[in-house]
Amino acid sequence: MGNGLSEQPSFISAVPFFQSFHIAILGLDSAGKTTVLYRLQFNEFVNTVPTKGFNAEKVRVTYSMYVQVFQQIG
Ligand SMILES: Nc1nc2c(ncn2[C@@H]2O[C@H](COP(=O)(O)OP(=O)(O)OP(=O)(O)O)[C@@H](O)[C@H]2O)c(=O)[nH]1
Ligand SMILES: [Mg+2]
Repeated sequence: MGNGLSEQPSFISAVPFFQSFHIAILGLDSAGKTTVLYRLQFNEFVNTVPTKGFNAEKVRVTYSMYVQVFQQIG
C-alpha cells in the first residue's frame, strides 16, 4: 500500500518537458490510493477518510514538470 512507495522513478526525468501525462490510481476500498496520492503531493503521510467520487491532484515531479494524478473510487 502507500508505505511501499519508493522515490519517483528516474524515467520521469527522461520525459521531454513539453509532454504531459495523466496517472490514474485504481484500487479497492481502503487500498491506500489517497495515501499514495498525498504522499506524492506533499511528501508525507496524512490521515485519510474514505473518498467520495474521485480526487485529482497536480503533482510536481521536477522543477518544471507536473503530472495530473486522478484517484478513482474502487
Ligand atoms: N499499514 C498500512 N496502512 C496503510 C498503508 N497505506 C494506507 N494505509 C491506511 O489504510 C487506510 C485507507 O487508506 P486510504 O488511502 O484512505 O485508502 P483509499 O484506497 O483511498 O480508500 P477509499 O477512498 O475508501 O477508496 C488508512 O487508514 C491508511 O492510513 C500502508 O502502506 N500500510
Ligand atoms: Mg481515498
